[in-house]
Amino acid sequence: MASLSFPLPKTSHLLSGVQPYSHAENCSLFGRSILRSRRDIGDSMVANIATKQPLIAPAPPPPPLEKEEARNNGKLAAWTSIKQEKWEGEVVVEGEIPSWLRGTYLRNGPGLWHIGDYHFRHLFDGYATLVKLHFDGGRARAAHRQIESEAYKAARSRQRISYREFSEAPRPDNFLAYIGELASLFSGASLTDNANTGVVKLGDGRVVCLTETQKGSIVIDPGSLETLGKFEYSDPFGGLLLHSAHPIVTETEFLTLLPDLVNPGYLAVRMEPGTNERRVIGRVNCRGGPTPGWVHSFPVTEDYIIVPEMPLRYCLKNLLRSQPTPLYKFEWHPDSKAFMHVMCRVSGRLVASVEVPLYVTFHFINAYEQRDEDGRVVAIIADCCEHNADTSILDKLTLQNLRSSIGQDVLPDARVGRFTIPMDGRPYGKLEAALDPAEHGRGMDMCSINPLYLGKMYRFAYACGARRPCNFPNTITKIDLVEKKTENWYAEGAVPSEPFFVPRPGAADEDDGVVISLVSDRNGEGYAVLLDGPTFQEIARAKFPYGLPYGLHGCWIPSE
Ligand SMILES: CC(=O)/C=C/C=C(C)/C=C/C1=C(C)CCCC1(C)C
Ligand SMILES: CC(/C=C/C=O)=C\C=C\C=O
Ligand SMILES: [Fe+2]
Repeated sequence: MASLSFPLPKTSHLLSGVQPYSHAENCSLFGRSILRSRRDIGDSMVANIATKQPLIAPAPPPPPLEKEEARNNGKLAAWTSIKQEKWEGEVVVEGEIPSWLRGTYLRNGPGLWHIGDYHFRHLFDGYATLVKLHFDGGRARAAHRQIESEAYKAARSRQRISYREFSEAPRPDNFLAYIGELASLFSGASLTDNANTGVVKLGDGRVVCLTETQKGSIVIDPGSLETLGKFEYSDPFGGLLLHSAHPIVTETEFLTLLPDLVNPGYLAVRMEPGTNERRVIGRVNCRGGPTPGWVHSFPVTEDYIIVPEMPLRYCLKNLLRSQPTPLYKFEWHPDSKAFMHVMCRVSGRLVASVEVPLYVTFHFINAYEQRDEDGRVVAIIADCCEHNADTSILDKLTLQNLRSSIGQDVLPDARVGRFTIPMDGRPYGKLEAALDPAEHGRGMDMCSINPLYLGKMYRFAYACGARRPCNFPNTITKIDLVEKKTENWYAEGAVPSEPFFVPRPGAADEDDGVVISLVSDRNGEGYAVLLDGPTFQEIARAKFPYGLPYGLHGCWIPSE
């Protein structure tokens, strides 16, 4: 893989002033020409001298990217690691960026999937790469930078993984080390802080990158993208180790769910701007299963927090394994059933808890209250990207699959799953497709809405849909949940990331704004695409001078 050369020098005419960064210490991760080979490093770095056992799990069979390079002329940027620690420069804009769009779009994601010659297996394992686009006066400046988590720094200096990532774990050398690993797992010491999933701006202006481990909450400078340090929670809930990767963040609060793996349940907590202390709103005990369901995200309405209890549950046994299992750190428990709980945001009281059909989701889209003519709440509507209760999507996100099945129609079906949760004490809720899934090519995920409609009745969602055949969502799709229709942006072979909606200041209509998505192109290139909210036509493209690896979630920081 490292034989790919970094494209910057060829396109240096695109750069204004700021030159590509390279750093002797960091170079070891990026590029074989300057990479110390295993032989150079010496056996002591890669093997236990006494046992001659490798300290890291053996690399997966054959280096997948090299195979893929041959098939794809080495060009698709999406599943190819970023090649430099950081870069910053002006990007060439085609089309017109609206003059009202003033601010910074940040996107986080797992952009580096190898350490030396060791290749990660799963998309979610990669070390975090932050990408930034700053818009002002119709121009755009871009940057990217690796987040300096402890996990990444240790991997960089030791040339092997040292913390438990999503699917990978350092392999203990011997039985004693294994016992130590167990202890450090329970204390959280061995869990990763690789904050590769999302990035949020708190009400007090601090910008925090997140993953599902609480220790992986890292404060960054949105200007320089520099890692400022760990976000230290000053409350006692760190012992629960995990949290939702997607807190609900507004100008006035930060809400999240903490799964309790020991006494199966969830704590709903709230943190105010300017503090690091989360306070308990309430607790929900699980109704099924040995452990809580995976809670990657959750929705809220104006008055309620919706706590999902998915039958895809954390698995303590799998947490201890160093080799990936079919469902990684999770287990599918259809017999444990699926539930949706509704908690009052103010009192923390559980006001509804219903059994629902089995489901699998990473991402809730939005939720709102349905009222009768007297204003009483009769039901909660909660929408999500639902994978037809099929867990196979997790394994479809291995890098080997993503790299080797390009063009094949192997993306499992998904839909906009709409829960209806009755609020009158009835025990069952409904789950149905909110629109015909054929409208979005029977695949969809990575959603956003107009943030001003958070928790309120809404009409439009933006997501990546599917134009088949495909192995990964490949369209940017505007979903009209009232007309039950979609509009799509598509570029052959390109992989767009989460479409992020920025409302136009002062707008009256829900879709009045722009949608930003960073695209990893089949020609090895990367660009940001801007779509006009109402017409969904492309209005501008800002081209990076290098390919962008796929990324996950973003946020918007308006200019003062
Ligand atoms: C990127 C994404 O969508 C999900 C990332 C999830 C991660 C990194 C989860 C990590 C975990 C551990 C490091 C150990 C504990 C379990 C689990 C939450 C899966
Ligand atoms: C990339 C992804 C989930 C990311 C989590 O943050 C899901 C993709 C699903 C494909 O349909
Ligand atoms: Fe996510």
